[in-house]
Amino acid sequence: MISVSDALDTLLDLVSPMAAETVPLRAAAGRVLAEPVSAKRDQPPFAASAMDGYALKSAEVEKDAMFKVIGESAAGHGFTGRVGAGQAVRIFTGAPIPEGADFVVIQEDISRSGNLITIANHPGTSTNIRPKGGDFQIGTTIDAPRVLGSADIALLAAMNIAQVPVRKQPTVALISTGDELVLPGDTPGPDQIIASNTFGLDALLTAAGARVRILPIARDTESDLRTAFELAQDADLIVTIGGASVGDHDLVAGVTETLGMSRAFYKVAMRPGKPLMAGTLGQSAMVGLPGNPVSAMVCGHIFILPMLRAMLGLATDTPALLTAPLAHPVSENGPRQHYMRGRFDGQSVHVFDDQDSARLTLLAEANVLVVRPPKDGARATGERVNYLPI
Ligand SMILES: Nc1nc2c(c(=O)[nH]1)N[C@H]1C(S)=C(S)[C@@H](COP(=O)(O)OP(=O)(O)OC[C@H]3O[C@@H](n4cnc5c(N)ncnc54)[C@H](O)[C@@H]3O)O[C@H]1N2
Ligand code: MOO
Repeated sequence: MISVSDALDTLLDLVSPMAAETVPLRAAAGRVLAEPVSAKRDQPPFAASAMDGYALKSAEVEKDAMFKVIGESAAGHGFTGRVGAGQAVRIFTGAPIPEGADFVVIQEDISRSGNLITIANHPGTSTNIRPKGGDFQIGTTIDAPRVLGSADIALLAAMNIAQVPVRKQPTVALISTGDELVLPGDTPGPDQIIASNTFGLDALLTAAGARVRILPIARDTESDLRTAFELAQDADLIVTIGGASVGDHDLVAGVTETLGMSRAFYKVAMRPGKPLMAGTLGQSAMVGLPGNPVSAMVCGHIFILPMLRAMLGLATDTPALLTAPLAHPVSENGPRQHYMRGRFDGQSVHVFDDQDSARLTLLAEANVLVVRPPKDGARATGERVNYLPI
């Protein structure tokens, strides 16, 4: 059995960053920017009014001063003339500041009669002008890699970048194995259960940027499993679920061997997740997850998500674990690194009594995995433990 950190290093070596592709702006949301992009224009492209009011000369601003309104500057339609002494231009938010003006008095501070305005209240010191290029300028760069969120998409749009270079999405083929499994919505026989891991992993990996293909459930025969692997062969990453252990119907190791998999490791000193296997099969990286639902999901968090990050060209440094005091004592840990479901309530962390790796209800209730190193001693209430938010 290898350690979790050795397993992770090995898994990261099995994958490499995907090539870049160019996609239309709207399709770039949630994708990873593959190379830095630079603004093609200044924003705003001209000094612009931040308020609705009157543009005039700051030197003339004082209470009771009067001005003649000589024109209008609206967003999209600037005033082409020049503001002289004693003159003002009616202006609206987003409109270009006319030449000669360097101050906008908001309309609430003005009284108007025909073409004459008077500053009725002291307008304060803010000019109410956004300078040209005040948000960004030609050449302002968005650095890569970066997962593009909604604010980034708005910024790219403002920069007039309509085509965005992003990493291709890794394709992940999910193969569930087992005679006992049927799909959600189907009618299970008396000895059957619903395939759940497949859908949990699909949600986890899709949210992390993968393009997931769920293959038909492979029954517990070598030929069925072989067919599933054939269907999966063009995937960047093949993930099997179940059939990884030592039972008579656990066929993944045997079948992948006959298909020529170069195996990187089998079994990791962790709990849950011990019977994890990995290697390369043809052009694809392959990970065989244990079938127990919690084991499969925990391995998804600990191993598959970092692999996806590597494929997307994102940093793969192990995120620093958070720490919190225990709400109650916990007993000594065994020889495997234990990922224990628990709940952090903002003050302390409660580790659930029952850590059965078949219990999805407890995974859904958990918001943390408390990480206990191998042979970690018994811990008292208030002692700080490491945890990973999930
Ligand atoms: N004698 C031993 N028995 C077991 C060992 C061991 O070391 N010696 N390891 C145990 C551990 S730890 C795990 S984890 C499981 C892993 O077993 P497999 O990967 O072979 O998984 P299966 O036997 O196929 O299934 C286990 C369990 O999970 C259910 N399952 C499988 N796939 C799905 C799915 N897609 N959705 C929902 N549930 C699924 C399956 O019905 C079984 O109940 O082995 C232990 N045994
Ligand atoms: O280690 Mo297995 O993955 O608990 O249930």
